[in-house]
Amino acid sequence: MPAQLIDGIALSQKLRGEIAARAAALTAKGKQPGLAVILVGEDPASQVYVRNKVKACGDVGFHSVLEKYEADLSEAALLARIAKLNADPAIHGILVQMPLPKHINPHKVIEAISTTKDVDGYSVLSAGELMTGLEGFRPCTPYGCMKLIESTGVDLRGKHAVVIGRSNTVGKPMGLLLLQANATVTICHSATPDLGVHTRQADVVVAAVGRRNTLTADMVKPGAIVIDVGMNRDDAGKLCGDVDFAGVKEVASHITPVPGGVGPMTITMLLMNTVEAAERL
Ligand SMILES: NC(=O)C1=CN([C@@H]2O[C@H](COP(=O)(O)OP(=O)(O)OC[C@H]3O[C@@H](n4cnc5c(N)ncnc54)[C@H](OP(=O)(O)O)[C@@H]3O)[C@@H](O)[C@H]2O)C=CC1
Ligand SMILES: Nc1nc(=O)c2c([nH]1)NC[C@@H]1CN(c3ccc(C(=O)N[C@@H](CCC(=O)O)C(=O)O)cc3)C=[N+]21
Ligand SMILES: [Mg+2]
Repeated sequence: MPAQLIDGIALSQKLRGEIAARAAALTAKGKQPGLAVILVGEDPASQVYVRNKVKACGDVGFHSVLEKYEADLSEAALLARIAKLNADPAIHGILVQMPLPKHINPHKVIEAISTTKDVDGYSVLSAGELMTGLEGFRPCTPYGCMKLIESTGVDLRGKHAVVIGRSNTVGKPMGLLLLQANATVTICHSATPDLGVHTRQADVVVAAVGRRNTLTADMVKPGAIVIDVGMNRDDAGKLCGDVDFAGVKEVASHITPVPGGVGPMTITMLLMNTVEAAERL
C-alpha cells in the first residue's frame, strides 16, 4: 500500500488559523505582532522564500517589514540596521535571510539580534536552550518537521530516528528535538560510508542534505516515516527534495512531498515563534 501523504499545506493552514487568532488578541491589546525580514543580495531562491514569508505575515494579521539591500552592503551597516530593529517596539521578530554575502560574518549578524527577537532560533543562546531542554525559540525547519511527524499520530518514544545532515540550522537541532521526544537518534553526514546501513534501521528518516535522490526505496524500512527537507532542482528545473519520492512512497507509511511539505511548515513555525515573541514582550 502506498504511503500516506503528510500535507504541509493543510497542517500549515490549521496552525496559521490558531496563530491568526493569537495575533488578533494581541492586536486588540495594541500589540500587533511584527516581523522584520532582511535580505542582502539578489539570490533568486532567497527572493522567493522572503516573499513567501512576508505574504504569510499578512495572511495571519502580522505587521511586517521587508528590507532589501545590495550585495555590497557593509557588515557595519547591516549591524546598524539590526540595532535599530532591536529597539523598535513594533518589531517582535527579526530574520536575516541566509546565506549572506561572503564579506559578512553570519555569526556576528546572528548574535547582534536581540535574543528576545531571535525567531529563527539561530543564536548561540537559542541553540543552548534547545540543547539544555530550556524554553526558547526552536529553529523553524526542524520544529516544523516535528509538527509534521506529530501529525501522523505515531509516538516517537523508543523509535529509531535517522537524520541525514548535520548543519547548525537543520540537521543538528533536528537530532536534538527527536532526542527530546525520546527517539533513539542517529545523525549521518558526508563522512558516513554507507547511509543505507543506518536508514534501513530507521522508523523515521529526516533527509536534509541538498542533493536529490539521496534517499531511495532500497534504503527505507517498510512502514517508515520519511520527512524530506531538501530543496533541489531536477534536470527539468522542477523543484524536488532529497528523497526519490516516486520510489520511496511505495515503501514508507507516511511521506512529505516537495513542494508542499517542510517548506510551508518552516514559514508557519516562523510565524509561531513571532507570535510567541510578541506575547512574551
Ligand atoms: N524546506 C525548508 O524549509 C528548508 C530547506 N532546506 C534545504 O535542506 C537542504 C539542507 O540544508 P542545510 O542543512 O542548510 O544544508 P548544508 O549544506 O548546510 O548541510 C548539508 C548536510 O548534508 C551533509 N551531506 C552532504 N552530502 C552528503 C552525502 N552524500 N551523504 C550524507 N550527507 C551528506 C553535509 O555533511 P557535512 O556536514 O559532512 O558537510 C551537511 O551536514 C538543502 O537542500 C536546503 O536547501 C534548508 C532549510 C530550510
Ligand atoms: N535566516 C534564515 N531563515 C530561514 O528559515 C531560511 C534561511 N535563512 N535561508 C534559506 C532557508 C530555506 N528556507 C525555506 C523557506 C521556505 C521554503 C518554501 O516555502 N518552500 C516551498 C516552495 C517554494 C518554491 O516554490 O520555491 C515548498 O517547499 O512548498 C523553502 C525553504 C528557509 N530558510
Ligand atoms: Mg517542502
